[in-house]
Amino acid sequence: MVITVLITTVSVLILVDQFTRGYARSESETRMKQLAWQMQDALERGMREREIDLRLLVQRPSVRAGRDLPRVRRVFNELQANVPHYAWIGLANPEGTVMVATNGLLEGASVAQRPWFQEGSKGEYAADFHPAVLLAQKLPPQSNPWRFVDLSAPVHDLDGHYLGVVGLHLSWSWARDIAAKLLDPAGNRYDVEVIIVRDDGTVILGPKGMEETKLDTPSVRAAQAADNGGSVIETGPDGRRYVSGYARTGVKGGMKLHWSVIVRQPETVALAAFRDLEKRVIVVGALSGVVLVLLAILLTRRLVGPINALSAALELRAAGRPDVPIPQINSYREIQLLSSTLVNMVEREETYLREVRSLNESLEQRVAERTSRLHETASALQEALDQQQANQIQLEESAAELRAILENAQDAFIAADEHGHVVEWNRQAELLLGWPRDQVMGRDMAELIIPPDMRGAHNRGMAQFLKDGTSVVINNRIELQALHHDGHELPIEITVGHVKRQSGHLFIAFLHDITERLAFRDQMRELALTDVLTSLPNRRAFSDRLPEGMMRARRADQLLALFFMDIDGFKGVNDRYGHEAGDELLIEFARRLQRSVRDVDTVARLAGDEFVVILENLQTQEDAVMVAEKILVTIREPFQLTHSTVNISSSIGVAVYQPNLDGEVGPEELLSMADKAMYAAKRLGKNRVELGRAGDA
Ligand SMILES: Nc1nc2c(ncn2[C@@H]2O[C@H](COP(=O)(O)OP(=O)(O)OP(=O)(O)O)[C@@H](O)[C@H]2O)c(=O)[nH]1
Repeated sequence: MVITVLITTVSVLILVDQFTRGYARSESETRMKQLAWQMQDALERGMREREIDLRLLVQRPSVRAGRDLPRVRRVFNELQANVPHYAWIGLANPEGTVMVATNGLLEGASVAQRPWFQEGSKGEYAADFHPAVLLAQKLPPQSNPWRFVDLSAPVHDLDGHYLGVVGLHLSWSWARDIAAKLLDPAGNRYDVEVIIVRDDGTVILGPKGMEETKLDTPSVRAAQAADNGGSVIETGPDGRRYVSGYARTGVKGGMKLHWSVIVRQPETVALAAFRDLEKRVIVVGALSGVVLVLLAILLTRRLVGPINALSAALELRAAGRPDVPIPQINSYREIQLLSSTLVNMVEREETYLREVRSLNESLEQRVAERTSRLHETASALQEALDQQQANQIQLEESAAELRAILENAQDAFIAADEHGHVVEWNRQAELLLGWPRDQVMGRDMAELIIPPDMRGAHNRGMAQFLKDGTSVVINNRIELQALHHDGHELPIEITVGHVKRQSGHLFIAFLHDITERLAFRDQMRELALTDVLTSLPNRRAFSDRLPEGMMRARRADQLLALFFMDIDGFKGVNDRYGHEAGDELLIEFARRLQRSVRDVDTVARLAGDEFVVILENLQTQEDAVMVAEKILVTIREPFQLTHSTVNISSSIGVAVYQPNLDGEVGPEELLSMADKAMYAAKRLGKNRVELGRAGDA
């Protein structure tokens, strides 16, 4: 509390000091600024009066008449008597010779080279502060050296002829008087100085020693630059700090000479009054501080004493002395309230502690019971957890084994959930279908591997199964076309299984490529229908093709002819040239037959030397007979075999199927008809064609 009082007192003192110092400074600046303005105003007013004097002078008829020089001199002397600051008034003729002047001074002398004369001949002119050696010698000596400001103007006689120049030499004591009057009211007790500076920086009025030296201070620069006056705090060339007010003459017109007017006061003097006040404030502040600190100490003792007694009692109790009573203090209301509250609190706490202690005892017993029960439950739980962990490990191992088996299975393995999304895809599936596992997981299986034209059927089948559990695919081995990653289709055999899980249906499929198997099957089928010796279709193939051809003939309403042929005397070839030559002949015979008919026609070997030919798209029976005759001619050509040349002939029985006439005739009947016709040909001498008739069948 004491420190707070001290800090507050010092802070207030600093604040008051700062405020007072600022106030004193700004007061002083205002004062200097006003004095500078007053000085500037007085100078401008004085100069204006001198200009009026000059104007009146050059208008005076006595001056303009010019002839009565003593009279003119009297006029000049009168003016000088009225304004003693005029050191000299004179009139120079156009050649620059002084014709008349106050007290006859310089009369007859030449002023032709003087600026006041040269400039004054052209119009009103003011020459700035300057010494005048010639005139100074003629004037009585004075404490300050003679310095002047000149005013001049041309004079014209009453007829308007140029008469010469009137010059006024104003002594600088004029400005000194103005400055002295300005500072006079205070008797200049405050070290205030007036400085006038010409535009070239020369001090033309100022303290002793400064005049006619150059001065370049912030206030001079500010006065030269500013239209209005102002004030600054600056360091003078003598190193002292000054409060300076400044103003400038001739800014608003009227006065021709521009001077910077500086009025300054040492800062120490300006702030002297403030220093006194500051001292007083510090003394009063310090005394108040001491009083306040004493008061604070007293108050603190009174406030803190009872609190200390209370806290000592509390500390003893906290250190294990519950017998120490809380004192009841009645010194002031707040502490009385605090101590009685503490007494109540301590009593309540003791009661509470007693209750807690007894509760604790019963609780401890219950906790012991519960703990032992908890131990039992925990060990049972631990056992169950161990068991579950063992099961889990077993399950994970089984899953890993299963995954390894599936991964290394010969077949591709794919599993999908009930939404058809892929959930398993083994290595073989990658190889078979070209999709890497990580690109298919979670994707629609149907889109990946089922060709677009079969997807509809697949989706319908799935929906059906999920609805009523029926399916033609599940648990059956079926052959399908599957879609490869690169877009081509491949035949596969697939076995689809289904597992009903808690998390939904799971469809599993094993599939493998059956391209080779199908090729083999086609080859077998082809072999079963082909005659091994001649590579012609065999009897089985023929028995398929004849009904097909008859059906086409019916549809197109065209004729079909069936030739039944047998090589005449084939047995003799075998006997004479050997079985191999017989085989060779059969092969060549077959080739000639094939070459004799069109591609759409069928040549087949039924057995031994028996061949059949099916001719389709015929117009007339005669066409058929013509083809048969042509074949006979071809056959009669000698056969060049490896070791011999053989000449043979053939007998052909022709049966023609005319759909519109023989609608009821079947393949067997047609064959039988041709067979019979062939035997007829044999009977009739072989090497000929015989046309069968419907009735012969
Ligand atoms: N080389 C050979 N001979 C066969 C083959 N199949 C049957 N033969 C023989 O062909 C002969 C058929 O004789 P046939 O048609 O009965 O007698 P053929 O001498 O032709 O008398 P015609 O038919 O009345 O002129 C038999 O001797 C069969 O053993 C065969 O694949 N190769």
